[in-house]
Amino acid sequence: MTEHPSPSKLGLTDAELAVHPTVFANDVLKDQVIVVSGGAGGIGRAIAWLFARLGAHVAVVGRDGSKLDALVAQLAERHLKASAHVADIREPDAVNLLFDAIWAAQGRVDSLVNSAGGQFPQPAIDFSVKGWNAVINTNLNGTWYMMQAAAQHWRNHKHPGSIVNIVVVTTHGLYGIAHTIAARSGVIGLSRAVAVEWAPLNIRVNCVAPGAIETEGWNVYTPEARAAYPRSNPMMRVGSPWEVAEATAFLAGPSAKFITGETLTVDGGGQLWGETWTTGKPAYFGGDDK
Ligand SMILES: CCCCCCC/C=C/C(=O)SCCNC(=O)CCNC(=O)[C@H](O)C(C)(C)COP(=O)(O)OP(=O)(O)OC[C@H]1O[C@@H](n2cnc3c(N)ncnc32)[C@H](O)[C@@H]1OP(=O)(O)O
Ligand SMILES: NC(=O)C1=CN([C@@H]2O[C@H](COP(=O)(O)OP(=O)(O)OC[C@H]3O[C@@H](n4cnc5c(N)ncnc54)[C@H](OP(=O)(O)O)[C@@H]3O)[C@@H](O)[C@H]2O)C=CC1
Repeated sequence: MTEHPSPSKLGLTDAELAVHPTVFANDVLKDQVIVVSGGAGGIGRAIAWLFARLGAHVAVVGRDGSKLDALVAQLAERHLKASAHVADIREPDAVNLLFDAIWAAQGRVDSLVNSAGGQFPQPAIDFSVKGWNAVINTNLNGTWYMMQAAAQHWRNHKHPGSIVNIVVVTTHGLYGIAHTIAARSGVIGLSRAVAVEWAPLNIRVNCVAPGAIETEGWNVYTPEARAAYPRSNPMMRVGSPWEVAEATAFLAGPSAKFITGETLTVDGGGQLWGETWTTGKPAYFGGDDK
């Protein structure tokens, strides 16, 4: 994967997340257990911090155990509850074992947040089969394996649950990321379908669609593309992972107990006005790129 590291840090540090003001009351998620895939990434990390600060035990999931362990250590330093779980969401057997392990250790799971995901910017006409499959497997299949395993465990334990899938805004052509638009449209459709099927099991399923949210994940975009992201919405700024975390807490927790099958867009109004060019603005559209 091509990386374009930023000379300055992208997103929020653990020290900032530990003290960031929140609109939520302390202990609103007291004693709950929340599984966060991609929990050591930019948005997932903010979700982990917020949910832990609200009283939950957060089980953070990813492929890189050292990143997860470092996050859990930071949370533990502030007397917040968390555990690290290495799993590739693209492996259904590993995903089932993950939920077995969390249920065995914690005795319950209340919510699942699927924040693991990503893509690379490339014109769709040039996608390789391997690149296409990498994005579909991660964002659609991996998310589904997590959703299904969570629901099966809730059904077996006769326990209510809620799922929040972090997706992408799919309502307009986000140039250069057609593979992810395909995968995330699938996740949104799937979420609406199982919101109905799983309502009898007392399981709610919702999505959060972020706009341009500054995180380390942005290293896959060029500095020029990143510099233009504030123009993707009428607020003329990028979003913070904390803003996505608070939207996620709203949907995951009791504040949204009558909401299911919904997608909450957190993009500063980008669906109404703005331009997003992940691979540069082509001359055809008035830009410099040939
Ligand atoms: C209004 C909204 C504005 C929004 C703007 C931005 C929108 C979204 C932003 C974000 O989501 S940022 C945060 C998300 N994080 C990431 O995207 C992280 C970076 N991405 C990835 O890690 C990958 O894309 C992945 C698919 C998630 C990784 O999967 P995997 O580890 O299996 O992939 P790789 O082994 O790296 O690659 C597999 C395969 O894919 C092709 N490929 C990968 N990178 C590129 C690239 N830069 N260009 C072209 N093709 C690429 C390639 O075929 C790879 O195979 P090999 O060639 O390496 O054999
Ligand atoms: N930042 C943004 O502007 C936007 C982000 N989004 C979406 O929000 C979600 C979170 O984004 P963000 O936090 O910025 O991205 P990051 O790249 O910072 O974090 C993504 C995390 O997903 C984990 N991950 C990726 N693949 C797998 C896998 N196969 N199995 C397990 N874990 C995996 C990675 O952890 P590890 O390497 O340890 O596996 C990584 O920590 C993503 O789906 C992203 O596409 C949507 C719109 C905009």
